Amino acid sequence: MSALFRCVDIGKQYGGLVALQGISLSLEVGRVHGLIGPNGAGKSTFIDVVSGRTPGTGHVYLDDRDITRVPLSERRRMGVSRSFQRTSIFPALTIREQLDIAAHGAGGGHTGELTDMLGLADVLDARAEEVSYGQQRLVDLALALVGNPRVLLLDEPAAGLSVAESQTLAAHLEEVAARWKVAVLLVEHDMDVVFRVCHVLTVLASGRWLVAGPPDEVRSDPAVIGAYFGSAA
Ligand SMILES: Nc1ncnc2c1ncn2[C@@H]1O[C@H](COP(=O)(O)OP(=O)(O)OP(=O)(O)O)[C@@H](O)[C@H]1O
Repeated sequence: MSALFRCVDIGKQYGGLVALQGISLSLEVGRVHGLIGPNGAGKSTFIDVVSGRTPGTGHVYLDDRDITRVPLSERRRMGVSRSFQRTSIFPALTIREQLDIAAHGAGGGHTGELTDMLGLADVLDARAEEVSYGQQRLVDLALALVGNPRVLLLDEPAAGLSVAESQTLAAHLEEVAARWKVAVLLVEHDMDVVFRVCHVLTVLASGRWLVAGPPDEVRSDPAVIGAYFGSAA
């Protein structure tokens, strides 16, 4: 399968701090690529750089087209979408209003099928602050999916969810990738979600590439165990 979204030699420095160095990975249609690593490994920074939110070094390709210099808003219209670690919804607006705003920013798109799939149809006219936190995170996912993106960059979508809510989210992610043919990058600390939905993992530690491969191989890699528990790597 050929890569839809390729990130090559991505780097980022904040003053004297090397937050990311030489990170490359590719996303394929219908597949979920997990990006994991301990706190401060550079995972959010990676999404910030490759989504166009933060300047960095390296190259980003969509369909083999170099989009490194394409601004964030234009990347969104080209089908590269992202979510944030903290919910980015507006508490006082209804969910329908927020989806309409997102649809405008994404260059249009129907939201009906999306809200049906995510089980949000019944709460469309509720203000975001009136629905549960789990539903708010699903609204975040819905906002990122408006306009049928081809590439979805998710920053800890399961953060703060209960076990049951995380399972619901994981099921939705599997469906989004498989049925909607989206290439997904998933940054996530919840390993139940990671190992359930990811086809391949890349592990970072202190801004460096540590290992990549199928989840079962990565799980037992001594360098990964060391990075998480501090005994090696
Ligand atoms: N705006 C910034 N200015 C300065 N340093 C930053 C900034 N954003 C991130 N960093 C630093 O860059 C490094 C990588 O941070 P980043 O948030 O990307 O890690 P992360 O892997 O997403 O961590 P977490 O799992 O805790 O969310 C950290 O040392 C962090 O303190």
